[in-house]
Amino acid sequence: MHSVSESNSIGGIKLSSDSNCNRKPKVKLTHRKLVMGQSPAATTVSEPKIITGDHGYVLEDVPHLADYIPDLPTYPNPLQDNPAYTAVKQYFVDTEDTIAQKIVVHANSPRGTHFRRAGPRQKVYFKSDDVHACIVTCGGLCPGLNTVIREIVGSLNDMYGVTRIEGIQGGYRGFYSRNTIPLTPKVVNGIHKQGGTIIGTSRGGYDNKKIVNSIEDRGINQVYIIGGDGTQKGASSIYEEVRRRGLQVAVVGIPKTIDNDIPVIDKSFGFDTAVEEAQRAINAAHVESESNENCIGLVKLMGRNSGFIAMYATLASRDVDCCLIPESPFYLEGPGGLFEYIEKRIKENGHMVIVVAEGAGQELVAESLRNEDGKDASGNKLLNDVGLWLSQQIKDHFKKQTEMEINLKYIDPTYMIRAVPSNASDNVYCTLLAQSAVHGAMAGCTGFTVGPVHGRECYLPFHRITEKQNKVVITDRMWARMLSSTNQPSFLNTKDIIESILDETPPTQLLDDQVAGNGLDTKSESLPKVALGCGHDNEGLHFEMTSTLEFNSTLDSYCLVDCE
Ligand SMILES: Nc1ncnc2c1ncn2[C@@H]1O[C@H](COP(=O)(O)OP(=O)(O)OP(=O)(O)O)[C@@H](O)[C@H]1O
Ligand SMILES: O=P(O)(O)OC[C@H]1O[C@](O)(CO)[C@@H](O)[C@@H]1O
Ligand SMILES: [Mg+2]
Repeated sequence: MHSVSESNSIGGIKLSSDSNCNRKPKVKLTHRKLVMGQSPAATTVSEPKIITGDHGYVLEDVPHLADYIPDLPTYPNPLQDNPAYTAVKQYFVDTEDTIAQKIVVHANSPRGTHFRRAGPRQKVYFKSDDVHACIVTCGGLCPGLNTVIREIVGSLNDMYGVTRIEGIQGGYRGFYSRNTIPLTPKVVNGIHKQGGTIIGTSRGGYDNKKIVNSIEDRGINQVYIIGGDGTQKGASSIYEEVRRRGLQVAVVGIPKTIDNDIPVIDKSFGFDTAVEEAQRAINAAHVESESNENCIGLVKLMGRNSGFIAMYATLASRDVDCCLIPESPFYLEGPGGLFEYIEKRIKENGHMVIVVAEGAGQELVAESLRNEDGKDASGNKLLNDVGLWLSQQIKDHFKKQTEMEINLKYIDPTYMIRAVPSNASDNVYCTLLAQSAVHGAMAGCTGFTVGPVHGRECYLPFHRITEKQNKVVITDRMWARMLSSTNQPSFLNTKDIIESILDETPPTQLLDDQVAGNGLDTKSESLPKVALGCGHDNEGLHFEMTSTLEFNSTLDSYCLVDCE
């Protein structure tokens, strides 16, 4: 646990002065190293900052430059003189403000895990003239990258009067292999209306030592790193190396993923835009399938390990008859399989629309194609094209096994969706992310990423967003809503259900005293009913299956009982 030095309280708990970003100025420093003897042990990963309080209150705080550099001076926040903010009643965030990770609680629930609320602090740890910031974008494209770049530059410049901001070109490798691009408000003015990233991106090329050498050599003291899970892992290691060297450099991550697979935060930027853009492809598939006899419109959407785009695009469209995602295994042949459902749907309606996420059914594809496992430059598994494969399987099946002649139109809009500029709501979201990131860095916070938790911007320690991936929980209500909107078979069997329940943490059952990892309460002998899925019987009547999950202490495992 983090030690408590100067007292300050938060929710009745004593906090260290490091946490409140309000230290008294003592020595003037801009970019300094630790003096000999003060250097922390050269460990690869620093200790998480956990602060506990009454009634099970836990604050998972983010690191601060003052944690490892003593006697850092502070300055009044220049925002206090900014005419735009003078009318705001309480513009600076109260240092006691924290945000609860879980908001569904019971009367006797412990207060649980909290994160530090993002926003401007009264004192800052950088003098505006001394700031030398850089921005880098890594990983795949995502709508909103340019908006985040624009808003970081805007926030640094307009709010804090920072003028030295550079773009690192082409992702992580750009730190040590390319020249930088000066980023001024003029340069970034209209870029939020363009897709892509004006500074370029890449996979691979991560070299921790070379990157930190470049940061040090260039005299950079604020690093804004925009990217997905891989990027944030890299950012975390950059922070560790910066800390090990004792540099006064704030390392800030801004989570980016079109797949929405970053945990803890409400959603990632670009996701709304992707869902909206996916509607155009689904509409096209619907128009094609409606206008042609026995026609199937098949649309492939992105989603390597998480099927959020497919699920939300399906829910939004209402024209989709079947949505296949990585989290929900499916099968083709036999009763309850995809072919049977397609046949039924075509007989009923004369057409159908299928949405498949790129990571769905990968085991099936690999089995039939017997491909070697490939990896991209970042080490991500290369996927087989499930869309093409599924198109072929459907065509073959109907040609060989049935009297029915079908017509299949395959649409792959994946890169088109990723390349568009962000929509209005994502633009606002990107603005909040960028402003929060800048406020955090100016306040001396480091080794953190930003994002909304229950609608409030928070500072999150890197490990909280890199330790697991956000996935669609197929035993959750959202997936059930999706199933009931398409009427597709759930393709589930009891084993899948139990495995999924034990793997995932159903949000409504999430309380802090439960077993880590599966959300099940070992103290409770029985749990509420769980939905096993729904479907249609031979007469077309809708049915739902539920069961009670009980802990069997003899078997030391959970069992489904009273299946209805
Ligand atoms: N574990 C890791 N440690 C350090 N760097 C990493 C790690 N994983 C990935 N990286 C680096 O982060 C960058 C981006 O990683 P990656 O290509 O996996 O994209 P991502 O950030 O996960 O985004 P996307 O959502 O597009 O997959 C690459 O330069 C890669 O080398
Ligand atoms: O072809 P690329 O650029 O490696 O990107 C593809 C991957 O990027 C993502 O869009 C994530 O950024 C995945 O959905 C997809 O699998
Ligand atoms: Mg990734």
